[in-house]
Amino acid sequence: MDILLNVLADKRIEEEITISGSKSESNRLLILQKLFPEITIENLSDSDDSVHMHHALTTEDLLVDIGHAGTAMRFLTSYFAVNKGREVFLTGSERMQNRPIEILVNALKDLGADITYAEKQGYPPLKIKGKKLTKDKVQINGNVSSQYISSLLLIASKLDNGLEIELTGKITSVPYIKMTLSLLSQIGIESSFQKNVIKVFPKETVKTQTVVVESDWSSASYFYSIIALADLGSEIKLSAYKQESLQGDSCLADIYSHFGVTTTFGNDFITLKKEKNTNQETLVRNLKDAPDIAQTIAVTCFAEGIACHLSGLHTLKIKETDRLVALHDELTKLGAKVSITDETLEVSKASNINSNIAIDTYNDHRMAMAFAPLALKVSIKINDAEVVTKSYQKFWNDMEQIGINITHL
Ligand SMILES: O=C(O)C1=C[C@@H](OP(=O)(O)O)[C@@H](O)[C@H](O)C1
Ligand SMILES: C=C(OP(=O)(O)O)C(=O)O
Repeated sequence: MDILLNVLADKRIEEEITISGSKSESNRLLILQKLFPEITIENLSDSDDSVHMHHALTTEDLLVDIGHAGTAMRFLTSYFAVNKGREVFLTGSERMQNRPIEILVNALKDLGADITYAEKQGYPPLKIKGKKLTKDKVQINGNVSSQYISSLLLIASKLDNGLEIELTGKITSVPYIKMTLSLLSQIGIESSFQKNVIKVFPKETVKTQTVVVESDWSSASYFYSIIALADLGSEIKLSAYKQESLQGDSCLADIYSHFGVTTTFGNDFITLKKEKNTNQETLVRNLKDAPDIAQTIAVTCFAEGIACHLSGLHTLKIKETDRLVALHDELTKLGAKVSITDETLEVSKASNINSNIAIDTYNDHRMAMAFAPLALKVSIKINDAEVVTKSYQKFWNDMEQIGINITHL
């Protein structure tokens, strides 16, 4: 589905949008609920990734295909490794078969797991024979993906002695590790995280309880971008959010103050308002704690005619696509001057945006969503726009609701 986006009326926006639950929190809680059936989940994400996770946890088939869902692939690897007596063939999309998993598989094998590569060494698909793991200490590199660590943490309390994990290297995407530990704590599982050592204590059962998922902050980033590009006075109310978030992407509130966007916290919502013009200084930011909002921020800067220097982006190369290359290529088509390394992205100050450019999305939901706000400045085409459902089912409906006109090509 290729679409053309433009804004016909004025660019002053006043809307209310409800966003589905965080996919990161949801996919952790789905695993935890399987291990601890005492848990009930509210405001679960309706994303494709959470649907894949739910299906994988309920099917009895040998073949489990999780599509493009990184969290599902990584979290399920540990889950099935300890699911005694069960055998699975765990696979995903073509891209997933090129997203590395060896660091996690090696850690699980060190703990005694029975996992083999069905095709390419170090990558899915995996053949997993579930068994009881008896060791309780493991070392793992923390510099490639925090999902490997969260994966171990989620099953840790079900091992007889719990688990001690020693992290080596510089730890990346730390807020996601903290999110996992906070959710464990919330349901009653004890842990500690000191220097580079995480300990999770064993737990057989937890109290009967309901856990409410906060809405997805990464999804909120596209509205931050829209308000940054909209006329002064524009505002959007987004539900359901809270000030004390488990999601690292809530740093958006701080980052978007550079674009004159204020965030006001209500009872279970936030209001974003364009109160000032964008600060013309270069936006300089290390995003190692919030990699998923890099694309949104780069596009906002370009659209607002300011330069940006983003660093801490080494994990972007192994996400749904190589996001550094994808950003470089698509922003360049729009007239931007972009330079990338393996962990940085610089966009120069621009005075013109080419219109009617077709943005390629490379099976990456965030490519489609990050470029959509540009419609407030120029007509723009988005190729394969349906990719958004990986994390945000009703994204295009919500775009129409705030006044973006969509034509199917
Ligand atoms: O644990 C999680 O829910 C996630 C961790 C991050 O991945 P990395 O740790 O691989 O950077 C993030 O990019 C991904 O969208 C979700
Ligand atoms: C990187 C992402 O997801 P995952 O790694 O879980 O596929 C994302 O949602 O931006």
